[in-house]
Amino acid sequence: MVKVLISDKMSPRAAEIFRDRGVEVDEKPGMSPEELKACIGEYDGLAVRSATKATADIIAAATNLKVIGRAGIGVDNVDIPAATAAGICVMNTPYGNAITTAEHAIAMMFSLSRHIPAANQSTQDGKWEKSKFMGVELYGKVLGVVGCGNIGSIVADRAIGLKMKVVAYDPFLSPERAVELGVEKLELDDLFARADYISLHTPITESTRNIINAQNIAKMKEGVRIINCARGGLVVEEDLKAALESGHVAGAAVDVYVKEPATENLLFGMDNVVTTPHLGASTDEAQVNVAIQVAEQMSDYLLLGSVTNALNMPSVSAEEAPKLKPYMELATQLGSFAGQVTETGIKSVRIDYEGQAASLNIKPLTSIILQGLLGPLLESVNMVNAPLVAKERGIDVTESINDREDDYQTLVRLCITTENQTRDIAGTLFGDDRPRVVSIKGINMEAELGPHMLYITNQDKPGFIGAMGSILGDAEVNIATFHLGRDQKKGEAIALIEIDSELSKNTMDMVCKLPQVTQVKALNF
Ligand SMILES: NC(=O)c1ccc[n+]([C@@H]2O[C@H](COP(=O)([O-])OP(=O)(O)OC[C@H]3O[C@@H](n4cnc5c(N)ncnc54)[C@H](O)[C@@H]3O)[C@@H](O)[C@H]2O)c1
Ligand SMILES: O=C(O)[C@H](O)COP(=O)(O)O
Repeated sequence: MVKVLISDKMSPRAAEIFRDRGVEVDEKPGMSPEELKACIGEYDGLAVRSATKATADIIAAATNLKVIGRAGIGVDNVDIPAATAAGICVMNTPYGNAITTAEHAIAMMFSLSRHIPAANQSTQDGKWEKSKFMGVELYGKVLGVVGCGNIGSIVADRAIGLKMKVVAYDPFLSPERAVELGVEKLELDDLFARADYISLHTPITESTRNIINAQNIAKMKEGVRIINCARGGLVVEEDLKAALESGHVAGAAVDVYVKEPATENLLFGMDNVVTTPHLGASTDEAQVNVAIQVAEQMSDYLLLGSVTNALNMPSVSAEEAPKLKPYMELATQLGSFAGQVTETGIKSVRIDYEGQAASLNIKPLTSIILQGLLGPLLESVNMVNAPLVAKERGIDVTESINDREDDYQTLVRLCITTENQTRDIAGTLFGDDRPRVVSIKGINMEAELGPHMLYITNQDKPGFIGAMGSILGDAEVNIATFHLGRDQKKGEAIALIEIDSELSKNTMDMVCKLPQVTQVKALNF
């Protein structure tokens, strides 16, 4: 039975869904990294929020793990390159908490403008400090949204509703989308120069890390207010503190920190700072959304092979998965065939999808072909890491699609170029959805591949079939199927023979010594 670990506090809906789908689930929030490392080897799936750090060290111990599901958006707590190299699919739930987080950013903007946390404390302390908490209006102010994706665009929408003027910096925001959202698209420095409020909504990347630093703060308006409900590392906390002290920044609202959990932080205790403990996604609604979504996505992946919201592999929808299934088998067989017969370094791979195959989601099929191809050389290769492994080995992979039906309604052709030669193999699906190999090295045949196959290249001369039959018969090896093809009369021929058991070394030597034979390979599928 497939087994999943939920290692962070998550809505009970996640565990319910796993169980309903027949997935065994353990819930162990709050484990230390050592405890996680000790038990992770038992699990096929790991469901996390932001507290669990799925580091390279943890991933190295996760010998059975197939998927890490993030019930939320940010995956900076997951070492994606390490997961990819280990063949583990990483998925998140990109929309489930977006409204909630946008609402938190708006709430923080109000709190900051009206000193609500401090005023609340003072009032409950019996001080009635009415004049101390003079605020500012949001009406008519300029909000600069940095990162106008799912959350940033909801923040912009809400702010427009509050009659703010919204400007946005996002290199990937198209002018059409900016118009649709009702925001003015600006360059970053222009946004800094014009915004009264700046709200951050980018992921943490090389280009966004430390984006709020002393140099950029100097470009901002005197009295600007900054809201960060995205990621701690976007802000250089020391520089923000200095600007808050000098008054250049009038206030900051901070939900996320460079170091979390932030039980202490240099911004704590400042009058003009409002803080929350990474609460952006913490509403009943958002937590139910992301819990349901992550459990469904992970179960679908583990049980059906469909892939949604993966960050390191192509998506396969639940609708596509059954359609792709027979092609997956064909792709595995073609890749594995080519991998087993290829003896020298592969330089390039070309995959042609023809006829009906051209209309499919080909990315996962290409990944499976590469997995089959590289599998005989590398034990740990799978559908997730196969494209990366190929790239790391300098193998040039190209795909082509052509929806014209030729001899077959649907065809997948794999062409491998090694240091010595170019070899191709093509396969199709017949009405029964069973894969057939229909051509090898341009020689036509029609063969179903079984668990034990002999692939023989020989000269098309009399006596070969009889001699083969005698050798296998004497060795008491039953022949299940025997397929032949040749390029021309007396030319190069190929035999694909399915046998019911493997050949001993001795029998193999006898086959190799047949005068017509140029090459023999025992293949396993
Ligand atoms: N505080 C919380 O609890 C909480 C909750 C949810 C999400 N988040 C964080 O919010 C952030 C945004 O989430 P989202 O769902 O909107 O993501 P998203 O991918 O939909 O949007 C991110 C946007 O940032 C833009 N971007 C990328 N690089 C940029 C750059 N250099 N400058 C400006 N823009 C850039 C992208 O083009 C994209 O439009 C993520 O970091 C996520 O982890 C925090
Ligand atoms: O990226 C996210 O989705 C948020 O940071 C939420 O994090 P959390 O699940 O730990 O609340």
